[in-house]
Amino acid sequence: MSATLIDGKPISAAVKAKVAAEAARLARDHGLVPGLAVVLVGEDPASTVYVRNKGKATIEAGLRSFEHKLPEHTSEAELLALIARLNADPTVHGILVQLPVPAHIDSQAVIQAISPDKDVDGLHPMNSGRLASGLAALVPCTPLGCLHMLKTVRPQLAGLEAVVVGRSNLVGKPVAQLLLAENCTVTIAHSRTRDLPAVCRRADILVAAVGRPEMLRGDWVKPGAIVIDVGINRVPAGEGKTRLIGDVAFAEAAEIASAITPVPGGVGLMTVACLLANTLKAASMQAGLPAPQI
Ligand SMILES: Nc1nc2c(c(=O)[nH]1)N[C@@H](CN(C=O)c1ccc(C(=O)N[C@@H](CCC(=O)O)C(=O)O)cc1)CN2
Repeated sequence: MSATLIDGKPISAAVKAKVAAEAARLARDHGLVPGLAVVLVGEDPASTVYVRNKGKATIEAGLRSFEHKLPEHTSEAELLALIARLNADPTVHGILVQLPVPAHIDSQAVIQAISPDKDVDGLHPMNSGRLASGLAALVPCTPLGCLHMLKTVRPQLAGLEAVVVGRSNLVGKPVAQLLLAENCTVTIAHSRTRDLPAVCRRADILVAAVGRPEMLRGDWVKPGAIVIDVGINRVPAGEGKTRLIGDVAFAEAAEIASAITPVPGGVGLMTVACLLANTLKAASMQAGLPAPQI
């Protein structure tokens, strides 16, 4: 491997440490303890782990954690009623509903029920619209993490050609907006893109967020490119075991790229760290205080 490894462990640890220091300052100077409510509907094993990790990280950073675990058969009306209560609760500054929600619940209705000021996932149309308009917004956590990791190896991104493979509201679209705001030339590619390998080969920055194991091959990578792999795919590893792999064929791409994120241990770790930073930002804004720079 010739590429620099963009290791999520120390980078996410540094973000969490800054959040903890800012949280201590907020408590000391303003008597404010940011609170994060995480709502899980059902018992999806991966979601259960993510929610547990979010609660643990929230407490470790000195923030207040509220976990709401609802049964799979919870109706949309019951979930919306809980969100209305959390919107009105002054001790709750951030609200996140773990995705995906069960099929009988309309995820857009849920996202749009969350007060935009408390939308620490940055998914409410008010926040996505503000991001697209270049206004201050709560920005989705994984895209924030991608940008943070990129900047550890390349602080100035202006003028670079960026290709984002994937167009989800959670990752593809917001990461493209963040790169555009950094003055990159941005292409969003997707399943209908013609000659995807050739489009990827144009990229100085290649962001993979398609959810398909090792779909992006080494020969899709421009020599010297920076590769950010957002994919988290659980695949069989023999003897009934599973392992996590990304959307990029790591060993191949690492021979061609100048820097690359691993899976696991890359962008995924930044998602939780940036969620804490967003909660701190939301609490500060709700209290009329300047948003801390993390
Ligand atoms: N409301 C939301 N739902 C979901 C989001 C989100 O940002 N908001 N993102 C994903 C899941 N996710 C957070 O919720 C998440 C995914 C992965 C990780 C992570 O730490 N990954 C580790 C590996 C963990 C493992 O062993 O499974 C890594 O990449 O090293 C954290 C959070 C979908 N839902």
